[in-house]
Amino acid sequence: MSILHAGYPQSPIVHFGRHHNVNISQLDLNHLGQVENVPRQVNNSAVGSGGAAFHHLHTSAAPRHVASSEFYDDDEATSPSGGIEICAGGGKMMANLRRHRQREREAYEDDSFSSSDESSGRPMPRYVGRDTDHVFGEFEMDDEDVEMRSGSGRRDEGKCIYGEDTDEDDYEEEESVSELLPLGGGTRRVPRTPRRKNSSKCGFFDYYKLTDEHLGSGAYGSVTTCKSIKSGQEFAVKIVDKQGETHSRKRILREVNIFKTCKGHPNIVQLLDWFEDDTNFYLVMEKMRGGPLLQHILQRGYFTEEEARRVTKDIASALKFMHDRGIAHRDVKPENVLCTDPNHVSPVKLCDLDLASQRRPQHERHPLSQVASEPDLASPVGSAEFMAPEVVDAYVGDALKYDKKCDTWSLGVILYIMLAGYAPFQGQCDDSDCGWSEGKPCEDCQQDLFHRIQDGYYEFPEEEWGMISDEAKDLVSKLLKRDPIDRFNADQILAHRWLQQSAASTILQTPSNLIYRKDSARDVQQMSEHFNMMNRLTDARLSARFDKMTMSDAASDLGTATFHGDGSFLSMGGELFGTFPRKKSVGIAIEKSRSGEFTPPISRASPTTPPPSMLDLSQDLMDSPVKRRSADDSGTYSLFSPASSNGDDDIRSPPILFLDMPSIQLFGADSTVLNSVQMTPRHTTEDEASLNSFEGEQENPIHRVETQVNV
Ligand SMILES: Nc1ncnc2c1ncn2[C@@H]1O[C@H](COP(=O)(O)OP(=O)(O)OP(=O)(O)O)[C@@H](O)[C@H]1O
Repeated sequence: MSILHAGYPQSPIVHFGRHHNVNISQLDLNHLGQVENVPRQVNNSAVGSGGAAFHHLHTSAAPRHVASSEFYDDDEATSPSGGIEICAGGGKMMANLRRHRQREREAYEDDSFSSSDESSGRPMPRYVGRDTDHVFGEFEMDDEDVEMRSGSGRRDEGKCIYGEDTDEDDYEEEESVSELLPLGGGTRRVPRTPRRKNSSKCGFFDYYKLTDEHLGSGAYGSVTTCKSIKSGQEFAVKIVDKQGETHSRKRILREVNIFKTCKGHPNIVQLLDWFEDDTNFYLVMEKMRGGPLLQHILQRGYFTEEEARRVTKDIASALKFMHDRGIAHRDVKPENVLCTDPNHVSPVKLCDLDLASQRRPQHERHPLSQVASEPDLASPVGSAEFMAPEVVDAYVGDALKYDKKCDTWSLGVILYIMLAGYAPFQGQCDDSDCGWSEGKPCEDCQQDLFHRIQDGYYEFPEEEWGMISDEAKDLVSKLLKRDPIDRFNADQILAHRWLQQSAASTILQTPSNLIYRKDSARDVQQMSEHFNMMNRLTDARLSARFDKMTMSDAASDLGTATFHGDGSFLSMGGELFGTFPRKKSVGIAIEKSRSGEFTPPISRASPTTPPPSMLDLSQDLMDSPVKRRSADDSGTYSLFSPASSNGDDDIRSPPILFLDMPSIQLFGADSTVLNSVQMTPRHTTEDEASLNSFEGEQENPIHRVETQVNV
């Protein structure tokens, strides 16, 4: 047996607790997650005496705004574990938040999660609720960044009146939150019961107006110029449509969090503000007026080795900064390198931190973190052309984790392209009309590309490289090392002799090659964009289904999820999601996973890779009681489900998926069904003990399903 097939339909739904939505009309970046770290003495009094749930603050860097969070949920209930009780006025909600975060920290620190209740052998999930608080919890507050707007409940522009519809009866005096929020001492009045209301009244449009200058778009949203209403200053705003399939609060929060960590670095685009309303997220950033790197080079039509050196130094400096903080960017590519000035290629800054991953120290890592909360560096993400060999390895099931050096590989690819005008590794199939170079998907080209990356073979053709200094070529070769151990890290790059002093002012052929070569990096750029887009859409669509579906939905919508034994394709609900780049890859991944050698990656890089849900699924199967059972191990097993992860499409709790599978089919290498495991959920109960262990939190009950497994 080499592969698993999981079927979803025709089982009763297991209710995973109430879902919680948090509506944050505005969140100040410095405000996020600072709630536990802010000193009492910060002088502020922005909240009106009426007890409004809004606060003002700003920093010297940019307009800062009120952060308000108003809870509502579909079931008229709110849950501290379900959301972000950051700025809603304090008191009870903040206390809930603290309790929740404390629980969450404990859950992360407690290794017992997956190891289970020893007496029963049952998995005992300790992580419940959403990951957003955890994300917020990463923030640190700089006191000097916090400056109060004055006024009693009114925004200084006078447009937004905080607490205008507050009702005294709805509030109660609570503990001081001055220790929690940088918003003034004294007692806050907080909503006794969070109410549904439109929280967009102090939204993005109260502070900015959009212009019609479109700056770019990605898989998640479009980036447009906006202007501060107050100062007229221009910024870039990434608008992510919440209605779209790509919406994920968790991802946005993670990106915001990484931005925050990278605050102040001159070569990383700075996030200045962010908002959420009923329809969109708004990430307000400094505007990079010089545009994406290759576009800039193309438009100028002129590029020198010295300029390439400066750009390289800027990127390396950004990477060093991130890597030193345990963050890998994971999507370093020319479109994510933006030029500050329209007239000069450097300085450049890295943008698009939404794939960045911050690795926790080992002792803080939770066993489920890879599947349930934050992505790990073992999750291959990024654009195909810029993937390091070890990423490709992980992608096709051949290798273990990769680390931050995937970024320095990508920098090597960018450097190569900057110097030559084409990419070092290119995929090519026999069909010249396959459309790959125009950005269309081509399985064979992609396979070829992956093979080339894995082989690590590239050349310095004399025509373009003859004029380039040996030092520059040497740095390229130090970066395009197949083995990450041999590859330069950011420190080594910065210390390399090519970066230590001015390079030659040799005029490079890069602009003309970018324009004229059929397989140019320009095409590569389009192609990688396409793949990224496709894959993220696929991810989001799948994940959204998992998040929102009921079992009856699953029966009608999901149909069958299929892993074919030869790794040739998988599908859900009759939709083809792509082919694996290599035969047997999934089978290999699962086999290695069984033996503990390999964790199936969460893959987001290409439509030709299993969507993460599916790979998580395989992980789930590996972790499930069933996998540890041999064919004659029919019996009843108890599975526990943590609460649903409504809205956060990166959270996938194995038992949920597992419970949703009434049958598992085991495939042979030729895709024939070897065996079929029937799983029949017998009944669902709330597990009181588990509930109690979560301090009586009622909104996210743990469910237990006793499942009959017949093999
Ligand atoms: N601060 C900025 N200033 C100017 N242009 C920007 C800025 N941020 C992003 N852009 C432009 O918008 C494009 C898309 O932005 P970004 O990569 O952040 O979006 P995304 O949806 O996360 O994209 P991806 O699909 O690559 O993840 C960028 O490639 C760039 O051209």
